[in-house]
Amino acid sequence: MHVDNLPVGPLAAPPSGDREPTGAQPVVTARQVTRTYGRTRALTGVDLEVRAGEVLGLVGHNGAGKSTLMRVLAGLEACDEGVVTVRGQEVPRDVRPGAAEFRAVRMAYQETSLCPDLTVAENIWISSRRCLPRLRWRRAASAAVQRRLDEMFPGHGVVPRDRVEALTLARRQMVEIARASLVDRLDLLILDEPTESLGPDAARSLYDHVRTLTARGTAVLLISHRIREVLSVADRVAVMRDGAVVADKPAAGLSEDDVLVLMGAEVAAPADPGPAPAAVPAGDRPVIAELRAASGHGLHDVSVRVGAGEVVGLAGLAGQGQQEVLERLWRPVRKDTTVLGSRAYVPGDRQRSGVLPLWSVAENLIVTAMRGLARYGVRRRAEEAAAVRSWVDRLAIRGGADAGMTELSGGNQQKVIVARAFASTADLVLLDDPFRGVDVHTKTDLYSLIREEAANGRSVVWHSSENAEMAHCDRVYVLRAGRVVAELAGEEISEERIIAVSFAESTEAPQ
Ligand SMILES: Nc1ncnc2c1ncn2[C@@H]1O[C@H](COP(=O)(O)OP(=O)(O)OP(=O)(O)O)[C@@H](O)[C@H]1O
Repeated sequence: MHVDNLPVGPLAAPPSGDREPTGAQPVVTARQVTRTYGRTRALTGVDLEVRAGEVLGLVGHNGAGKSTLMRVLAGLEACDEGVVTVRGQEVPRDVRPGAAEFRAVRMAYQETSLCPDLTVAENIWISSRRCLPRLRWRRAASAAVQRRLDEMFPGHGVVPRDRVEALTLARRQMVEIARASLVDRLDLLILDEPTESLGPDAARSLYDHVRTLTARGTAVLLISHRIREVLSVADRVAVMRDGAVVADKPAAGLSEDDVLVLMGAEVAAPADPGPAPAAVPAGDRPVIAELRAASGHGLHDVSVRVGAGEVVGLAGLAGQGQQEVLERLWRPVRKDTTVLGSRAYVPGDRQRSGVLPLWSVAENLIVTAMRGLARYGVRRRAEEAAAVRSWVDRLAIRGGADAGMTELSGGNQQKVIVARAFASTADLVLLDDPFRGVDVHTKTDLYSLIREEAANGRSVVWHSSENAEMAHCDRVYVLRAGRVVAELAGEEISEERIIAVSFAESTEAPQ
């Protein structure tokens, strides 16, 4: 069956005679599955069943083994022990990636799997060529991805001939998800943290589409650290801890706290932002960074001021100029920007500009602090090692200091990049949505870390796509279409207020 020949809607629907009866047949199962990498036991004996037509939510801390399990269930990696079955058939352990048994199991990855140098259509051809014609494949791939993106993410703004490299993170994520679902038969769609880089509208559209898929009998496995989101979408929730599934329950009747406790929380409400920071009047702080009436590159007359020891938030819908403000503060080359002191930057796109993939965790972590720790220009290895140890412990970076950076789970890589910025002596730390993919408990620790660092005099400018996080800031600028549309301080900062201001006078929701 060719993608090109299919009507817009049911591109990935199983042929009607081939549909799963509604009776929730298992599509994929894992029994006592183990997987070890060197000394790391990533999976320690997993039992899991994914049934036709359901959304199964999978939650667990960073490094719990979720992505590893997904790679095994999608046939991308063999397990060491245990049994995987697909549609009731046991799959031999030596099957190669992409084997026929797993063709109807597709995965949208947490770190997008797209080739940056190729266009969107070319990427689609690579991963979905089995259901595209060989002749005029470029046109067919373009049409297929365009249709799928239109269905999944109305107003997505992606053009099939765009090079992936030139797309925003959100758009790359959309293409990644569309890519995964472009196949002639889809029994199981695995979504690994699909909404971490998407705006709220795109996330809503995605979940609408998920419902359409499950109504046709496709199973969807959703991994996310956004527990509320999982509970609102999933029929069932499985909880992973230390490489095993420790709970598997219907989502109905579970609360966010229940799930956090199942994940191993010691406290029932770790997402509580804690007491609102004391709003020190902005005028009382010496200004260490300032943007004055900045225009150009998507900004219109934007003024932003950062005081010493202040945590300043940049909020609003995604892509409204927050990254441009951070960029100006990071590279203050224009006359409209003043920054006193040194800076550190946590980029939003860790794969593109955060992770040094050939280096170890220790090297990635210490690279910016190294100079400050050196004496007379000579590196002090013992001090560096002590600093690395303390950050690895403090942020519970699973994998340890000597691991290669790419051996870490996504959330643990993110923790290293955040630690890198705070381990430095920078006076101003710029954070671009820094906690993407980080589990709830670590996030809570990181919020405290930001407040502690500010109390010690460090300034932070923090863009977050999660409005609730802005409650940890002293002041928040809300941006819309490259303009500051509100400045909130102290008690005025609330999720509701930010949302109201973000949407006021505008119903547009750029991705
Ligand atoms: N290729 C690899 N080489 C070595 N260790 C690995 C590899 N892939 C995963 N691991 C280790 O296996 C464990 C589980 O990682 P996995 O990525 O499955 O976790 P996760 O639950 O998906 O985490 P996150 O929420 O951060 O994405 C981690 O300790 C990780 O460091």
